[in-house]
Amino acid sequence: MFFQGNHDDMTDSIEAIGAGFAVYELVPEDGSFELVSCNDLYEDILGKKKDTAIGKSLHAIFPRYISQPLVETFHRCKAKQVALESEVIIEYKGRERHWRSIISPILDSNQGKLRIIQTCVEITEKKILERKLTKSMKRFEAVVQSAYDGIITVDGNQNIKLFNQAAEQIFGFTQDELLGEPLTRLMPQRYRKNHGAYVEGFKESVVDSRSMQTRAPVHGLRKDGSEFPIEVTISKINIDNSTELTAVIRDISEKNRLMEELLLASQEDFLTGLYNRRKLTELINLEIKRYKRFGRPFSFILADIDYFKAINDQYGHDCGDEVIKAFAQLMRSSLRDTDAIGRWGGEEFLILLPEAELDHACQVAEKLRQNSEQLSTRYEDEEIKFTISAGVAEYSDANVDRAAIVKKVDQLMYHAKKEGRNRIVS
Ligand SMILES: Nc1nc2c(ncn2[C@@H]2O[C@H](COP(=O)(O)OP(=O)(O)OP(=O)(O)O)[C@@H](O)[C@H]2O)c(=O)[nH]1
Repeated sequence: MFFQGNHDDMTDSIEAIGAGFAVYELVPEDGSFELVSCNDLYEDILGKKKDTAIGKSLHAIFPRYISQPLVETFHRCKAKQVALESEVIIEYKGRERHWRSIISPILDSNQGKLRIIQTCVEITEKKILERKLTKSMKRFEAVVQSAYDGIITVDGNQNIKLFNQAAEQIFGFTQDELLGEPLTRLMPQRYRKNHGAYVEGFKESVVDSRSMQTRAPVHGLRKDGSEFPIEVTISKINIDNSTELTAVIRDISEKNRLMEELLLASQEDFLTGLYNRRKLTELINLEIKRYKRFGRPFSFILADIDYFKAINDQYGHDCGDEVIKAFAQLMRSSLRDTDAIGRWGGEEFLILLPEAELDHACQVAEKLRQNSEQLSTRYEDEEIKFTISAGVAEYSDANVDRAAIVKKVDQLMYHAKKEGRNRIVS
């Protein structure tokens, strides 16, 4: 409760208050409010010396855009006899200053005059910070919402509190369906049991962010119940003594599909669709390992088209390609599914015959030679005939390495060439 006094009585006490302080008095004749008294800090609000304002009405002291709402609030305060709080924004030479204004009616027992006491605290800095915060919040939201990756934040109880648009697309849930729900809803059943322990481990760890698929592939669970491979990076921040976790999630189904395609492509010879040299090398290594373990010999055939350069020279390179493809097809149809056929070089083909001894491999090579001799390839109006020469070798000595056995079969093939071509040498 405040008691009325004159300006001098109040000056000492109100100067000590760390806020702008003023007393206004209602002028009953015209309903205006006149400044009776104020402290020095109130001069900041007035924007002028208090002596020039005391005795003047709100409309005379402030521009209309400030005085009008103030007069209205003062009247409300008077009518309701309660304290009212409002924000006053005043522009001083192009710079906005913000004040929190609290007005209270003064109970008047003496002269029937109605007075209003106003306390003002400057909140400009707070406002600037608030605006900066709002701006950075908006920026943060825009980044989160427009991100290509799914972003999900969970609180200390592992309940979802942020679920961006990309996450909606990835998982097929809307944000509204998931806010407040446990994160485990987005995980296949098998991960759920260990999830708590994983999270606790991460909270305790010294790192603030980590990728989750360092040990094993990770999968997400869509709303329709389907699983899909994901890449996940999680990070943590401590807010109010609780650890919030944020996961950045990328759907890698498409990436995995492309990788499989690439892998397949890198095993295949572009022209013939047979295995390429890299894949053949891998398969030979595997067979050598098998031999070392189970002792089962296997064999190789290295077949080369005879006088192939002449075919190219006479009919052109495209024709040569057709002959290569025709021979590839012939091998496919002449050999077992378990045999591995690949292009070792230009017109050189290597056939790996698992569990085949030399005799059997020689029979296969001979059949191939005869079939090649029988084959005629049609190119434009020409019938192209060709023969092959081949070396055949068996792998049955664990001390021989891959390079040595390949060299051996290569030498045998050259013997076949030297001895007149269109023949098999073992
Ligand atoms: N059309 C075509 N030609 C190829 C391809 N790869 C290699 N060649 C050619 O095959 C020819 C091989 O020639 P040579 O190594 O002299 O062997 P060759 O003419 O078959 O003679 P011999 O092997 O001794 O019977 C070269 O002219 C290469 O340019 C290919 O993918 N397509």
